[in-house]
Amino acid sequence: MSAPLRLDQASLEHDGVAILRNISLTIRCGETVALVGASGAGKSSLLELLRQQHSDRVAWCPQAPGLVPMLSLYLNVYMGQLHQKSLWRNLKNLFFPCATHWQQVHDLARELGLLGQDDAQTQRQRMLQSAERFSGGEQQRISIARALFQQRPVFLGDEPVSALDEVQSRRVIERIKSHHRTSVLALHDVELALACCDRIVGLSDGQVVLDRASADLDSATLLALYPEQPHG
Ligand SMILES: Nc1ncnc2c1ncn2[C@@H]1O[C@H](COP(=O)(O)OP(=O)(O)OP(=O)(O)O)[C@@H](O)[C@H]1O
Repeated sequence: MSAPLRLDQASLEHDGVAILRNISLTIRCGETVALVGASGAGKSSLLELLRQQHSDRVAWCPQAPGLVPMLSLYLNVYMGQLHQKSLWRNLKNLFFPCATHWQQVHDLARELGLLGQDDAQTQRQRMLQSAERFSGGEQQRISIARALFQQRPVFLGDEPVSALDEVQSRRVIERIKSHHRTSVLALHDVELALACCDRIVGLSDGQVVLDRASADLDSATLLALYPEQPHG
């Protein structure tokens, strides 16, 4: 991607209610940007705006994996390119996987730790295993593989590693960065955001209230975006 992703005084509303107001934001090529802020602050909505305005340039990884439970790992990842292929190619691929796509999906699945260190036959079985038989964290990684398989310039992830432990989260974000020079990731873990992203955009009540390089921030500053909730 050479052109930046830009939002210029953009707003979003649902059912007549303003969710985001007058957002101006530029995502430059080569940046990994974290969106942080309390639940309901508007992180998913900001990603939605970026998707709406730049739909042909973004690979999308939603908050809920959205897999088809009875379909295999392979087919769930292949779906990332469904819209780029003819109906005939897609139908054929259901029963006779294309060797090139199979290898591409296999490589992504291996990179994301979905195939383990097993022999080729066991790895093949994992590729053909239905999505519902994978753990929650594995299903989230299948969803990431599907977004990577879209092969679009910018990766947009809505809490893409929320079901993973800290070590795995860092590894997976590094894998995302190795495929995409430019990413925007909604993250609820501020330490992870500081460690893995160059720039942090903080949201509160549908507005951008912070936009700085990670190197100039600390976790205490970011945690101030998360007001204490009253108990009971
Ligand atoms: N489809 C919708 N219809 C009505 N209101 C919505 C819709 N989607 C989001 N909202 C509202 O917009 C606000 C921002 O929601 P959003 O999902 O963007 O927040 P978020 O920061 O991503 O939260 P979380 O961390 O919990 O995912 C919330 O008040 C939410 O209730």
